[in-house]
Amino acid sequence: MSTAVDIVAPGTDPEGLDRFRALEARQQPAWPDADALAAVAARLSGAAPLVVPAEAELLTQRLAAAGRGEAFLLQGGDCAETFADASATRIRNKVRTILQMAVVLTHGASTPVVKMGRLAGQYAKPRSSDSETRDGVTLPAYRGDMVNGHPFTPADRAPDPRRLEQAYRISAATANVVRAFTRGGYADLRQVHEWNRGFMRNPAYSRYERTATEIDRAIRFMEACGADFDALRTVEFYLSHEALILDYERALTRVDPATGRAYDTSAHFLWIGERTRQLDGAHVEFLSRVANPVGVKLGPTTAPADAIALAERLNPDNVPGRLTFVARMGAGRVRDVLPAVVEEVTAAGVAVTWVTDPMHGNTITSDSGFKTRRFADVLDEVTGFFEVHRALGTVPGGLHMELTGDDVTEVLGGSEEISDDGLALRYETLVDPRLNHQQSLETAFQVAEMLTRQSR
Ligand SMILES: O=C[C@H](O)[C@H](O)COP(=O)(O)O
Ligand SMILES: C=C(OP(=O)(O)O)C(=O)O
Repeated sequence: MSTAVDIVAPGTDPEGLDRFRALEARQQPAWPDADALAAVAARLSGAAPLVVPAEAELLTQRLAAAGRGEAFLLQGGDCAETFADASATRIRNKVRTILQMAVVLTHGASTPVVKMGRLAGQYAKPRSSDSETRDGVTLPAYRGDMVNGHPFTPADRAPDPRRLEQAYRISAATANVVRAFTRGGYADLRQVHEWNRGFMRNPAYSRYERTATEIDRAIRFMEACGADFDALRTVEFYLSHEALILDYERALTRVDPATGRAYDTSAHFLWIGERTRQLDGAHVEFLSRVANPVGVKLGPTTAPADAIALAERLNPDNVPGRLTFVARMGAGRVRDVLPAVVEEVTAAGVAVTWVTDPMHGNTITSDSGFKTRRFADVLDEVTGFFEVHRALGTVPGGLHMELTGDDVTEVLGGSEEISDDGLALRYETLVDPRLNHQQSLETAFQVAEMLTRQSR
C-alpha cells in the first residue's frame, strides 16, 4: 500500500474523474467568474494532499468491521465548520467530546469505536433555497464558508472561488491540530475517563452513574492486569465531510501511482447528501471514481431499489467498508421506512455499513423561531434504528451526529432541559442546530445502554 500521490497529467482523464462534468450537479454555487474558479482549481490540483491513500484504505477496513458488528462508528462534528472557529481551543473541544463519547460507546458496544470528525473540510452546505430574503432584499443563500460569507451583504454572499483555497488551508491546519491532539497523549484513556467523571459530577446526569462506575471498574481492571496505557495514548481519528462542491473535490483528487487508483485526498471519508444522491447525478458519478470509503445519506423517501442501485453504482465490486448508508429518516418515519430498505438491501447481498444520523430528519422551527431539534427525537430515532436492526438480525454500525464541544444552546431538551426561551442564550450555528458538549455525552451514555441491551 502506498502513501505517495501523483497529479493526473493535465488534459488526460484515465480514471474518468471528469465525467461528472457532463452531468447535472445540484447544489453548486453560481460562481460569478469561471476563469477565477479555473485558476483556483489549477492551484489546488498541485497542492499537497490532506490525507494519504493508506489511511483511507485502513478506514475502509475499519468500516467493514463496523458493518460486521466488530466495531462501531462514531462520526460527529459541526453542521458547518467556519473559518473563524478553526481555533485550537474549539478544535480541541470537538476532539475531546468525540473521544469522551467514544470511551462510553466502547464500553457499551464492547468493540472498538472508529472515531471520525465532521472536521477539517465541512465547509459547504446544501440549502433548501438558493436565496434568502430579508426586509425585501434578496441575496444568495449562505452555502458555507467554502463558498460565501454569512453576513447578509451582497459582497459577503457573492460566491468567491478564492474561498476554496482558504478552505483547503484551514482544513490543513485543522487536520494538523487534530493529528497533534490524537497522537500526543491527549487521547490517553485514563485522562478521557477523568473528563467523563467531571461530567458525571453534575447531578443532572446521575442516572448514568452505573455505566460510569462500570467503565471505572473496567479501567482499574485493565490497570491491574498491567495494560500498557502508554501504548494506548495514540488513537486513529479520521476526517470526513460532505463531498458537495465538486470543483474542490476534483482538484484534490490524486492517483496513487502504486495502484493506479484515484483518492479524493480532501478527507478520509466523503459522503453524498440527501439532496445530491441522484443516481444519474454528478455527485454519485464522481464518488464512484474514487477509492475512499464513501457514505450516502438516505432520507425518508428512499425506496429499497434506490439504495440497491446506489450500491451497484458506488460499490460494484461489493467491497465491505467501501459503502456506508447513513439513514436520516426522522424519529417518526424510521420504524416505517427503514425496515424494507435494510431487508431488501440485505437480501440483495449488498455489503454495507448501516449508520444512523438522528439529526437531519428531526429539524423543526421552535415557537420562538429558532431552527432546532428535540433531544428526545434524536434519541428516539437512534432507538428506532436499533429496533429495526434488532428485528431483522442486521448490524447497526454507527452514529452520525451534528455536535460541538462547546456549551451552545441549539437543541431543545436533554437532562439540563434547554427550553425554547433558552435557545437564544448561545445559539451560534450558522445553519443547523448541534448537540452541545453535555448533550453529546448524554447521547453516548444512552446509546451505550442501547448497545449493551442489544448484545444481551
Ligand atoms: O444540514 C443540512 C442542510 O444543509 C440544511 O438542513 C439545509 O437547511 P435549510 O433548509 O435552512 O436550507
Ligand atoms: C446536509 C446534511 O445532511 P443531509 O444530506 O442528510 O440533509 C449534513 O449532514 O450536513
